[in-house]
Amino acid sequence: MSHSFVPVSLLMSGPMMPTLEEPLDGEKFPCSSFIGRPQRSAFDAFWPRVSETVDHHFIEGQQCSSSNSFQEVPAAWRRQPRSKLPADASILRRFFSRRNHKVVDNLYDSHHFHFHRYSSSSNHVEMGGDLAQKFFRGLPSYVKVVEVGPRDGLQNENSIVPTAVKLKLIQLLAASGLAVVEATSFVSPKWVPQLADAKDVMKAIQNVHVARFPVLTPNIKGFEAAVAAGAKEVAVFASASESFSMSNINCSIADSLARYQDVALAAKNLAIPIRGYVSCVVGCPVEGAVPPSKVAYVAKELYDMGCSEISLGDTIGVGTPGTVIPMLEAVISIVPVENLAVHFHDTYGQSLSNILVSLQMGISTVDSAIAGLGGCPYAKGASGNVATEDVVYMLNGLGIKTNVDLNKLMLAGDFICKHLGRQSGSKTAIALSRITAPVSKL
Ligand SMILES: CC(C)(COP(=O)([O-])OP(=O)([O-])OC[C@H]1O[C@@H](n2cnc3c(N)ncnc32)[C@H](O)[C@@H]1OP(=O)([O-])[O-])[C@@H](O)C(=O)NCCC(=O)NCCSC(=O)C[C@@](C)(O)CC(=O)[O-]
Repeated sequence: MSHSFVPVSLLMSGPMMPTLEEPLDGEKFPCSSFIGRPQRSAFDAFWPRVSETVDHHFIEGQQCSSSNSFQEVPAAWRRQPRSKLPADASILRRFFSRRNHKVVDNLYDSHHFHFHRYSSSSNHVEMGGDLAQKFFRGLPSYVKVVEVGPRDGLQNENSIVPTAVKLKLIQLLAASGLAVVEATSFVSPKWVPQLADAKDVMKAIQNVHVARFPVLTPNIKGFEAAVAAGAKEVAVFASASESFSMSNINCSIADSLARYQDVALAAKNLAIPIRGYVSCVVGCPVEGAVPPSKVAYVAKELYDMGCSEISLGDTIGVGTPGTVIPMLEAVISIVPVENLAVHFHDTYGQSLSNILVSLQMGISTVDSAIAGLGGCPYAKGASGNVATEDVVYMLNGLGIKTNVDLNKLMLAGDFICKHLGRQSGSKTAIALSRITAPVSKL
């Protein structure tokens, strides 16, 4: 299959890209093909039906480049005998100076990895050296991890998870120290039957105060039902792609923003905090690459109507730092960075690198799902959310506080994977379950 790598700068500067001053309307979107909705199944409800052409067109990367420009990269990182360490190793040695210097050699000897216990956690101060300091200076000291597994994860399951299992999962997640666990959605049960028990879930966690439990509300009807069931925080979800908006919530971006105005006003009157999602911030399964200016526009609209946090979702997980950085730059230029969160799906295994660059750009709220739950049945090849265990492991390694106990998180992941009868989607969970060292020491 031939892959054409189109520079993102070209994708972003084409004649179809609207300016920020130019309000978006359907006609201005590139290929804003309307997705018909007749006779949709439950899954069709929130993921567009992707035609054969579209599958190959986007998910397999024919249309969109993952990088700004494509170059053959020298294979400095291939495993090599120590005598052939590239000169760059000295830079790495400085990077991981003092107590971590062994890590550099070990990078070139994967066998070491299996036989030597090592610590994932470090301390910025101890990792001295100018280069290391330069890197770590921009990182936040605390990251709020927003767990979306019970909602974003379970909404994609083929089978309907019993309410009691959801409640146990939520309880285990909250017990791990997660401050925010998105519990469910007050959406149409015809669209998302997996979450039709939203009311029962909310009622059952009424008196749990160790975490906050926001819920998704697509309209005022959902908002009222959520509040009646005891929700104290809600989230609305818009899209930066017209096609995805139609497919997901059956209305245009403009109409969705108008609906969310009503929800935001009602929330304000009740002093209920409201989060806003923007989906397809890098790519859409139908439209392909999504220009950063569109993402910035929708994010700003949500912020202006009162959303205190805007979560930027790479819904189908096609982003790389090459596309995520320009998108974040556009959004950060008009929405305060402290009000932003990132939400990555791990389809191409890029989530952690995308999170890392997001942190470097000043973001300190990260969404993730236990065991990497989630997925996209109608976008071939798309996979779940970045796994919470993997995120916490990386943040521990960077010396960034989360207040999440990885040991306890593992229990939650283990519990839901056993129930679903499959292996965890978290590499960290798989690795840790194979070693005998206590997780707390890692
Ligand atoms: C938005 C609607 C409701 C419009 O659905 P619609 O069919 O266009 O709406 P409608 O107003 O014509 O109503 C149709 C029926 O739904 C009912 N209805 C209407 N609203 C509600 C409600 N709130 N709760 C319960 N029922 C509701 C309404 O009463 C009516 O019932 P009927 O008269 O036929 O018996 C529908 O499209 C929907 O529920 N969509 C939800 C889609 C969804 O949940 N998608 C997944 C979440 S988004 C996501 O995962 C992305 C994210 C956030 O994770 C970030 C990322 O990864 O990028």
